[in-house]
Amino acid sequence: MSHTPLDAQDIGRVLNEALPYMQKYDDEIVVVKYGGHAMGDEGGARSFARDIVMLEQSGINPVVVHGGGPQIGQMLAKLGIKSEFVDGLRVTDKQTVEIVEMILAGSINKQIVGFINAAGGKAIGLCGKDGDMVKAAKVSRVTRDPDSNIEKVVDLGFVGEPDKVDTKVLDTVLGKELIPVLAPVATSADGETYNVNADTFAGAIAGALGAKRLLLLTDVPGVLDKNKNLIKSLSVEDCRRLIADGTVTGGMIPKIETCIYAVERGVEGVVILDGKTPHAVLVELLTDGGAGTLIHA
Ligand SMILES: Nc1ncnc2c1ncn2[C@@H]1O[C@H](COP(=O)(O)OP(=O)(O)O)[C@@H](O)[C@H]1O
Ligand SMILES: CC(=O)N[C@@H](CCC(=O)OP(=O)(O)O)C(=O)O
Repeated sequence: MSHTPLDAQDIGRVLNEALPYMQKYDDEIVVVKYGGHAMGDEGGARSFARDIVMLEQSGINPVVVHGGGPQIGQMLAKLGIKSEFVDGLRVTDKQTVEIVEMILAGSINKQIVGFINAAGGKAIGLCGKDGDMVKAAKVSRVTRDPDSNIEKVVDLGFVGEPDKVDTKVLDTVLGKELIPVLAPVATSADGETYNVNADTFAGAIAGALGAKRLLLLTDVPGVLDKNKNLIKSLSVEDCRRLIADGTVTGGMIPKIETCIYAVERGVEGVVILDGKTPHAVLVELLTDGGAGTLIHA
């Protein structure tokens, strides 16, 4: 990546600008959800990892929750397994959940751990199963046939949502210079493996840990209105309206539901932003130049 040289005074000003933010977030937990669409190429993922190490170095306790929807899709396509989504959730049969676990808790999780370690951090890769961190409850969805208007319950298979979060393993790790990297796979009460949407997982973790901030990194600038303009700030009531009137669809639905959940559980603010913008996390947390959509109480 080429950089335009910066004036020394500008560099000094930017570093100086970070001080009040470092003080604001000192010792606080910030959950960063790194979406599969935000991951992009290896350079982008390494740059993200370095930003996370920088947060840890500046006194913040970052917790990374990652997705990997597109990467799961690619592997399923390679294997000739069809996949469909209902309201942004992947219908997950037994065969699919095995691939989901392999890609999320296996390759993607370990890649992010490796990049954080290469940037000088100490990452610890876990999923919801470890330390019985997240217990999942099975999810089903009601859909309405547009022609007949008849409602039907759709069985999504092994799709879960966090029912209980036990933060014991995270409490052991946080504050000790270790950076947890979490894959959104969990077990149900009877020990089955469940696929959890990464936004929903991140919201549950942020709520249970009492995080100060939750950042959802995706591939769009934030929440867009019907004219595709960025909405800079949303209250919980605005969020409900955007889902009800159809402004928000597909993968943005679990994101917005997560924002509502997290804010109602005391997370001060959730930001949906474009994770492909270089250093999106640092700019959002440590400078005056916040980007994306802020969802607040
Ligand atoms: N109102 C909206 N504003 C922005 N994006 C929206 C909106 N409604 C639907 N979307 C879709 O949601 C997508 C983001 O969700 P998703 O693809 O699941 O991302 P990720 O992999 O980062 O979790 C966007 O790329 C866009 O296609
Ligand atoms: C139930 C469900 O839909 N699970 C998601 C989990 C990964 C995810 O959420 O990844 P992104 O953040 O990249 O979208 C899936 O199977 O794609």
